Amino acid sequence: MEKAKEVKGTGVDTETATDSRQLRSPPVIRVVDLWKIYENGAAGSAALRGTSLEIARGEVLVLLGKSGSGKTTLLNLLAGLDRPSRGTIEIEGKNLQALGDKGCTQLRRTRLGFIFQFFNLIPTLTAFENVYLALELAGKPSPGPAYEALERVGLQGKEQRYPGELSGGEQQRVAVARAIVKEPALILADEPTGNLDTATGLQILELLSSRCRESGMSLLMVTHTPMARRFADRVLRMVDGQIHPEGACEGEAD
Ligand SMILES: Nc1ncnc2c1ncn2[C@@H]1O[C@H](COP(=O)(O)OP(=O)(O)OP(=O)(O)O)[C@@H](O)[C@H]1O
Repeated sequence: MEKAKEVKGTGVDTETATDSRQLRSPPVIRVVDLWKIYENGAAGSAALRGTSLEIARGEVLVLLGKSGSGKTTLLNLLAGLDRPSRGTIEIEGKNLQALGDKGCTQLRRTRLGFIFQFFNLIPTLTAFENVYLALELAGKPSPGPAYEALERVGLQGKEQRYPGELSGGEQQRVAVARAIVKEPALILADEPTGNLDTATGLQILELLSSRCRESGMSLLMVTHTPMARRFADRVLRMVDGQIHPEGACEGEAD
């Protein structure tokens, strides 16, 4: 990327930003010099090695990288599920480390959405109840938005089905509805198409990226799926615990 095209301090490419408001508002997430050294890991090896990243409001970001490069470690730290060895994470200007466990849980329930490879729906709850639970945990218990979110992902008429009565693609649609219903600042998606066939995976990527853009939610999606690039504002690559713009890592492939 030519320097002139990048707005200083945002990491946002002016040619690909979907909305000029992205360039003015403060970043949804700011990560500075993040390190993670697992205590039980191999001596001298770090899973993250000085990673820095900013994500603008409404930006759709795809993070590619070989197995073991540190992608899941990064997502876990951003979600507040694990603590970095060094460095800072700010979500909407709030320093995650300063929040403590209770504060992190609250932030996770209200400002973050999650989508996983294996959907992670609660099997004993219906599609509606899975989505409603997210609202309840976010402190906004109201059935209307849960029904609306299911409709927006194309599941009207299937609200009372249990996950076991839905196809893989439909289960991932429920997971998308569950993530978007509380209108979080940021959705973290870990291999959201990893358990779906190509056509269904494409539909989910289209759905997820369009819902995020529509509602101004940011999306950080870790994937091995090259087709995810076409839905991204920015594509990054994790190499040995460091993030680089795609194209800066000659010879790297998944
Ligand atoms: N709990 C842990 N304890 C010790 N080492 C770990 C732990 N979790 C991950 N690692 C190590 O940290 C490095 C990064 O792992 P991570 O799971 O973040 O990679 P990844 O890019 O998400 O891989 P994949 O694409 O296979 O999921 C690897 O060397 C891994 O073995």
